[in-house]
Amino acid sequence: MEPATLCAPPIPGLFFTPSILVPPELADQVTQFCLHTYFGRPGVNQIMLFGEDAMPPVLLSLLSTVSALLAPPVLVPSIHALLFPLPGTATRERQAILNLYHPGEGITPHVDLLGRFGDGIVGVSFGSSCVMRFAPACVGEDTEDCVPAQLFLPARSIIVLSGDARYAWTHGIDKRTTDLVADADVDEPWVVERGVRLSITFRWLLPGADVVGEDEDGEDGAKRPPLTVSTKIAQTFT
Ligand SMILES: O=C(O)CCC(=O)C(=O)O
Ligand SMILES: [Fe+2]
Repeated sequence: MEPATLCAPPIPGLFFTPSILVPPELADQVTQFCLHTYFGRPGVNQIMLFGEDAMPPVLLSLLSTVSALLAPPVLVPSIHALLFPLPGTATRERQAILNLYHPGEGITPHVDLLGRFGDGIVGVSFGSSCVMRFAPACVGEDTEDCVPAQLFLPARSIIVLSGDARYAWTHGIDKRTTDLVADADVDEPWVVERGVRLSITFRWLLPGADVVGEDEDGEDGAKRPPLTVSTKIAQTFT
């Protein structure tokens, strides 16, 4: 197993600062609320919320906390504005996708659906770390500057995918119970056990994308086929 790095690989549009973490109290509130509210039934491992009106206060407060944590100069102003437009100026509806992983589970490498989601994706890890694997989306692009990479995402860390990182690279999580991590300052890589991880990813819905159709190609990690839904409500893939 190739060790993952603690710092972001040089993929244009990928922003990740390992020291920037959601405060522990808020992370606990988000995790407890989501586990109890959305993941109480056995077998449910993915939830989508369409529009900020469908998001509970704790997720809205997560959004504003993440916006503050990533405020320039952490993110360049244009990327921060893409993810967190001023109130009343958003041109698209936001979706939150919540994924629950037990140790040994992962998500198939994918590019988030091009026809469904816009540019600017922000994901937060809760409860456990994992390693996210990145690879060029098109074969043949695996050149010297374009090598697959593995990034260690600690619990409470925040990752942003935009531009190439969103469109030209796949991201996925290997199905493993442990991850191997390396630090340039430390000789030996070390093993990190995975626990139960909740991820919350915010994306922009393209027009018409709040309707999840039966033709869904299962891109969202191909975890479960979705139900057909037409309303902006919390949806479980059961
Ligand atoms: O769990 C994660 O951090 C990734 C989730 C993801 O890539 C997705 O739902 O499209
Ligand atoms: Fe994704």
